[in-house]
Amino acid sequence: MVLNNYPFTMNERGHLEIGGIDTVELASKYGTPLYVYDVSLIRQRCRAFVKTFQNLGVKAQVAYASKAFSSIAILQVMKQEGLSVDVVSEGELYTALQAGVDPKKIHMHGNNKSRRELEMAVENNIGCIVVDNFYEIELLTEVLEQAEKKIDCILRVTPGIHSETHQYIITGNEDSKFGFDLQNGQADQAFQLVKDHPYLNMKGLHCHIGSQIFDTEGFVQATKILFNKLRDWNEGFAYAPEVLNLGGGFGIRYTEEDKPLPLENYVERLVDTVKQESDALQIPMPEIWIEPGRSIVGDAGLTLYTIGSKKHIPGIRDYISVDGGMTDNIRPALYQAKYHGVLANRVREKCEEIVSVAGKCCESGDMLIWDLPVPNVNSGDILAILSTGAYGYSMASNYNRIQRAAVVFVENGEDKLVIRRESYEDIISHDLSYE
Ligand SMILES: Cc1ncc(COP(=O)(O)O)c(C=O)c1O
Ligand SMILES: N[C@@H](CCCC[NH3+])C(=O)O
Repeated sequence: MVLNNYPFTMNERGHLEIGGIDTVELASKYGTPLYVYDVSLIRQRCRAFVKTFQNLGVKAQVAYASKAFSSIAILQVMKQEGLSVDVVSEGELYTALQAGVDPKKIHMHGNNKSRRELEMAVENNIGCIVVDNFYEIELLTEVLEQAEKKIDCILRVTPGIHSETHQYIITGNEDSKFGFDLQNGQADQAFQLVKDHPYLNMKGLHCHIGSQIFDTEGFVQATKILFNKLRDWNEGFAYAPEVLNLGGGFGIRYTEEDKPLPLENYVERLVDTVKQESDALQIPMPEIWIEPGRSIVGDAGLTLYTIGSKKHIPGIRDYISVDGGMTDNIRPALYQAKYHGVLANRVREKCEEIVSVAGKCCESGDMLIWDLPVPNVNSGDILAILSTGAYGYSMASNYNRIQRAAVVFVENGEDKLVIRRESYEDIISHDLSYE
């Protein structure tokens, strides 16, 4: 049986399955909390993007936004699928290089790249720097002059789009810490600096309007706004970009209320718009780059927890507590993000009560789900929270000195541990004595 609208199934024992593997068995084999990913679904998502560009005959790069979930194993999957990788820090760059990603297929982001980060990017000859601000241009040119190397740059600009999403995950509006403003002259100034510098190749423009976006209109608007600026630069300097990077942000289903579009739709609209706009400007169609993170790994992952204590407050609510929480999924506390959950060991049973799912941290805000319908829940039941594949592990913390959970991949009927659970030795491994 397929679980309504989610890419998971139920087996004859009434247990939740992911990629054909019984989640209750995974919980007992690896312990909980446990992140589990269906790798074949991740591959399908990668291919949906890549194939659509190919079918439309458009030159493109699909760069996985590794901030969504960075680890050696996942980046090896991206490499196998022919994706590029977007990194935003030395740590993400290091992980991508260690995973064997071709440096030419790495793009580096960041609103405060350090000299060391830029040096590492230049030393490793990565494919492209997404230039974010004037300070960075100064640092980068110093690093390049010293190394006597040239690098491809794309300028990150803010198109002034107000996307319909949580305030903390909007990134494309004017009042943003990211990128150069297109309206106030800063983007023009940055363009001149990059275009005129012998070690910088002004390869194109980048924008990212926000995250968890469910329609294509914002992307179309943003693209048109970029082309307005490109018109000025084309008329003034005969400039035509080699690349337009239109970011990520494609929405996924967390709860039944979310209505994600097929990924192909975003690509088709983007390609259409870029084609029309470049024809109108009479420039060759640039390559289109995109940077999906969540839409590649988000709904392919779930988290398994063991239910512990229960608290009934007459006339108010029932709480159940799990053995993880904001340490493995900060999104509900940070963005009031909503999730759906099911009892993995009792999927077939009718829901008879409404409970709120609390994490185990010493924090009232450590709640994972409010008002979740479940069967009569018992301590020891396994709760699966769905669509936790993006920004779960990558935003995990050791608050309350809780160990980071393990990560398991399933594919072709097999499960494999790809990140081991932290030990208490790991947790104190950086502590030094003061005796
Ligand atoms: C510049 C940039 N690119 C790509 C992404 C990936 O976004 P998402 O995971 O929503 O696809 C983000 C995060 O929002 C971002 O800031
Ligand atoms: N971490 C965010 C999205 C990333 C925003 C990056 N610009 C989330 O969980 O939704």
